[in-house]
Amino acid sequence: MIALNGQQLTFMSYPNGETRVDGEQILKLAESENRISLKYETDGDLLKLLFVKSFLDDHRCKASLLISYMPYSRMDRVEGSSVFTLKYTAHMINAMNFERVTIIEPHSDVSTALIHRSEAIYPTGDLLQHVIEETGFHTEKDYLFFPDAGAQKRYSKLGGYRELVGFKKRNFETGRIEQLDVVGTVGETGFKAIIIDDLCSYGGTFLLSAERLRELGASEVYLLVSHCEDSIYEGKLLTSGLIDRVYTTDTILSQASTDLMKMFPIGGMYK
Ligand SMILES: O=P(O)(O)OC[C@H]1O[C@H](OP(=O)(O)OP(=O)(O)O)[C@H](O)[C@@H]1O
Repeated sequence: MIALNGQQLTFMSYPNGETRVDGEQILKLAESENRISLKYETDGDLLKLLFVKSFLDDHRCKASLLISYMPYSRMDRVEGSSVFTLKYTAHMINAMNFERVTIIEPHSDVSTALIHRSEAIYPTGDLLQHVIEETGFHTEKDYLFFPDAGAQKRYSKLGGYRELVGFKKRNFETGRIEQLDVVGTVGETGFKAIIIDDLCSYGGTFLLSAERLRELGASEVYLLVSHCEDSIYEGKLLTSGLIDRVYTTDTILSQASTDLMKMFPIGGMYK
C-alpha cells in the first residue's frame, strides 16, 4: 500500500499484470514537499513506490518516505545460502533518492546503516505504557522479556524494569526455533511477563518464550510486538493458552480477528 500525503493511492492492473499508474491522481495530491508512506504488502509495492517517486521527480516535487515495516529487514546478513537481500532492497530505495527516510522499528541497525538519510522510530515505548496500564503490570515484581539479544538491544532505552532475556537458536534451513533458554533468574513465582519484540510471523519464538516463562512461574504472559504478520493466525500461538493477549500495530497486520489480539493504529498515525 502506498499513500501520498496521507491519502492511499489506488492502482489498476493491465491484463498482463503490469501496473497502471494514474498520474492525475498523484498530481492532485502532490505538493512541493511530499510524504510518501509505504505499508509493505507484496514486492509489487516496491515497484509502485519507484513509479510514484520517479513521477514526482519528473514534476520537480520533493518527497520523503515513511516505511511502516522495512521489507527484508530480517535478511540483514548472509546466513547459510540466504542472500543479503536487505542490502539490495536498500540499494533500490537509495536509488530513488528520498529527502529523508523514516523507518518504524527496523529489525536491526543494518537497515538505517544501509539506507541513506534514514532514521528509525520506536513507538513500542509509548505502547508499553498502554499495555502496563491495561494488564496491571507492577514494575517492582513483574518482568519484561526479550526473546533474544537483538530485542534487548533494540529496546535498551526502556529503563527501570526487571528484565529477562532469551537465547534462541533458529534452524535457518527450516526456519524453526529449535531452542530458547532464559538468561536471568526470578524471585517469586506468580509474576506477570510482557514479551517485547519487533516482529511476529508464525509466533514460534513467542510460543517457546511463553512456555519458558510459565515454567519459571509466570501467571500471566502478554506479547507486545510492533509488527505482526497475518501468518500469526496460522501458527499455534493464539490457541496455545499460554498467551493472555497480543498487543500489536497495523504496520503489517490487516485486522485483529480475535479478542486475544489488540491492534494499535500506528501505521495510520504516521501516514
Ligand atoms: O514468529 P516467528 O516466526 O518466531 O518470528 C519472530 C522472530 O523472528 C525475528 O527474529 P529473527 O529470528 O529473524 O532474529 P535474528 O536476527 O536473531 O535471526 C523477530 O525479531 C522475532 O524474534
